[in-house]
Amino acid sequence: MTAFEEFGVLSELGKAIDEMDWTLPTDVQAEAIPLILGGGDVLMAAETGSGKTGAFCLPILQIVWETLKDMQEGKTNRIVTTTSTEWTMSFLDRTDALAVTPDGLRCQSRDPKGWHGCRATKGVHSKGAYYYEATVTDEGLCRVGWSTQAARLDLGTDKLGFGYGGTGKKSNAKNFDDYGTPYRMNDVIGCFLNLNNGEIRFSKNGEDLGVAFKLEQPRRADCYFPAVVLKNAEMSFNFGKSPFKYPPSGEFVSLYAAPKDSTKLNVVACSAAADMKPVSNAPQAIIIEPSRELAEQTCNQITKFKKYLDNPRVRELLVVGGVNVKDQINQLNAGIDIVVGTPGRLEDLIQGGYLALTHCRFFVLDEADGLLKAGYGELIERLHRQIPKITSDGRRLQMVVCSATLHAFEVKKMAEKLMYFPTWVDLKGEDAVPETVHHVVANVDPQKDRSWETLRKHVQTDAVHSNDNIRSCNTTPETLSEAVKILKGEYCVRAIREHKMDRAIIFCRTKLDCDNLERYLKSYGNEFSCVCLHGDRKPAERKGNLEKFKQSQVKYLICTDVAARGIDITGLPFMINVTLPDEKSNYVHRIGRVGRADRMGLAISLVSKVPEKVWYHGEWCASRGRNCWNTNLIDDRPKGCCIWYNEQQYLADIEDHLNVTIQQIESDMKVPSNEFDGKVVYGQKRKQVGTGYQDHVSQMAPVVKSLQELESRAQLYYLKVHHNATTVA
Ligand SMILES: Nc1ncnc2c1ncn2[C@@H]1O[C@H](COP(=O)(O)OP(=O)(O)OP(=O)(O)O)[C@@H](O)[C@H]1O
Repeated sequence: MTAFEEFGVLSELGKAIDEMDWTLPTDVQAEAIPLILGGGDVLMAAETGSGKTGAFCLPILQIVWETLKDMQEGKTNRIVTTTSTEWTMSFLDRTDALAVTPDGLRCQSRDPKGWHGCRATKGVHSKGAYYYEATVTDEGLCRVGWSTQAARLDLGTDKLGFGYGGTGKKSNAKNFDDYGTPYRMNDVIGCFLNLNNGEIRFSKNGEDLGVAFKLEQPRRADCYFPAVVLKNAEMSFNFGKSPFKYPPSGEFVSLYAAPKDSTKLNVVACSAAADMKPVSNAPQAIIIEPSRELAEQTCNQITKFKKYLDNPRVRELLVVGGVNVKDQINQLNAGIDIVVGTPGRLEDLIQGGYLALTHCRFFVLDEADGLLKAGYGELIERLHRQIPKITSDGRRLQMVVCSATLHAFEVKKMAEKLMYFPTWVDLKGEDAVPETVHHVVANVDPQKDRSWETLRKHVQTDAVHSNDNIRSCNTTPETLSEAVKILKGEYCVRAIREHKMDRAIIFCRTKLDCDNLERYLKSYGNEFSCVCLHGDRKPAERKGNLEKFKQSQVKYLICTDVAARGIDITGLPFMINVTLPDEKSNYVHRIGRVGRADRMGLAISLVSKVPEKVWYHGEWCASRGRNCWNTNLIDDRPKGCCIWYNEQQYLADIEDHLNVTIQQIESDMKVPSNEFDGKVVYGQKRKQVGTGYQDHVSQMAPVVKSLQELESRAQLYYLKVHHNATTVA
């Protein structure tokens, strides 16, 4: 049995994991896998490179496969058979935190903070007068009554729901008016609906409380369902199958006695029942990733994991932009179980009706804070709203949210809104840099280092200062800013040479900076072979370039923040930040491209001592930066496309956020001797260094022996005292 199997992972998955040389689960995997297998919502905040992808892909793959197996073996669910014929509370038309007993006649919600509701499997319409009873079976807050199919499950908070609450109030459209008397444990509430005259009334323990609501004429044609909403409470129901405690008089009959032509099925219950059969374009899991590259990487990981999962096969699909949508639609129609994609294309396919959410039971947001910061919050909520909260086989929709930097206000707000009692798997309690990442800062000070004045060959700059009077002898902010750009190109080359970097990922701030650096490095010929990855490159080129770098066909990958998150390159030893990101969490993600899976990595950030003027094309820039030469500042009139970038401030923010002082190195790029130096080879696993003592065992032996003697004396003393005490007694 592999270590993963001990955590409940299927042996078929264990075998594939073993072949990938994953002998032990990482800490985050050990915590998260059982939680997800157990059905919980999970927020996973663990360092970069700690194996979060496996932590959610493995359990999801397992549950998806088990569900497919159940379907294949024809294991249908009891829930479905009861919904269409019996009068019960619905297992499907309810909010996720409300439980319904298997007979459908008792509802319970144990959430002390929120109201959770449910409707019956059938309703009545047209004519007739109907009655059912609801009994409070546990203390808490209850509201019971009638609502239409379109009403909110939170009974009484819209025009289509009519409730009577335990506090002695009737409620409709959020109007809570005094009615009857408060009710509590063991009280029996009679619910009357008279469609002949449009009256709704209630009784308490047989005592008629009078008319509560008079339905407006147009509302009388609606179909009404018994409905309840609970807050940390429990109620049982009798629709007339058993004798009533307080039988109604006059024209009222039990719901069981309602004529067939006056009853309707709850469409939520029956559509879900019909949905039990697999639908080809309705996956069980949707995983959202912030970039195409990351989506592809996650999808590939699923493909590797499922190698031995057979009969039935699990079908995964990558859904990203920039790829022919027709192929994706064809694959969806052919049948799909897990979809991994980027937000835009996913939503296009869903809104176009090509991808159905009816069977989705896992909704995963990888790099969740990045998705929210990129403005996808509303899209995520829109998708979440469309996914049924209870799956067709009666299980809850599970949400998994993860990132190395999950401690953002937006994430917490979203989790509160969309997730159900999520468990935090949070091994450090704050955004942290793995111990395997050695990160240092090299200051770029054009006032101290004047080499830029005499350089014959240097990197082409971004032309922000093309209209400024730049002269080597002056020290205007513009000249120093231009000097920083030139020096950064030099320092980048120096860092590569000093550390003999044969593989590195190099982050620049803009696409233009990437292109300029690529040209500069290539000007050295084979010494600095490199490729670029940024948003202006065509998808096929992006994919090809990343592959070339992964396969070590080129030494350097120059990229914008599009590659900051998640990209996993085995044993990558080095990374350089040509410019610090203004978003502090992106620093953690960028440097986290090295030091992954327990291998050591060095990250060098070039940080300007003086402000640097840089491009900043916002939505006001008509061309969004293409051939834009508006070097005015964004605060100028007319508004421009430049800002002064203060890297010293960003450095301070990052240090503050991480609560560390980042080690500084000189412009020679040498990393001073410290605990890292000499003991590690970047890109390789850290050697297990011992304590450094020679003959450690023999030195410790006498101490261990005397400890053993003391322990034995203590035990004998205890036995003696204990024996004496029991003899006296
Ligand atoms: N249990 C394990 N044993 C050995 N290697 C592992 C294990 N789990 C994951 N890895 C490897 O560790 C690397 C990092 O994993 P992964 O990409 O899932 O990290 P992550 O936590 O998602 O990082 P990021 O926050 O940067 O996205 C991958 O190369 C993966 O194959």
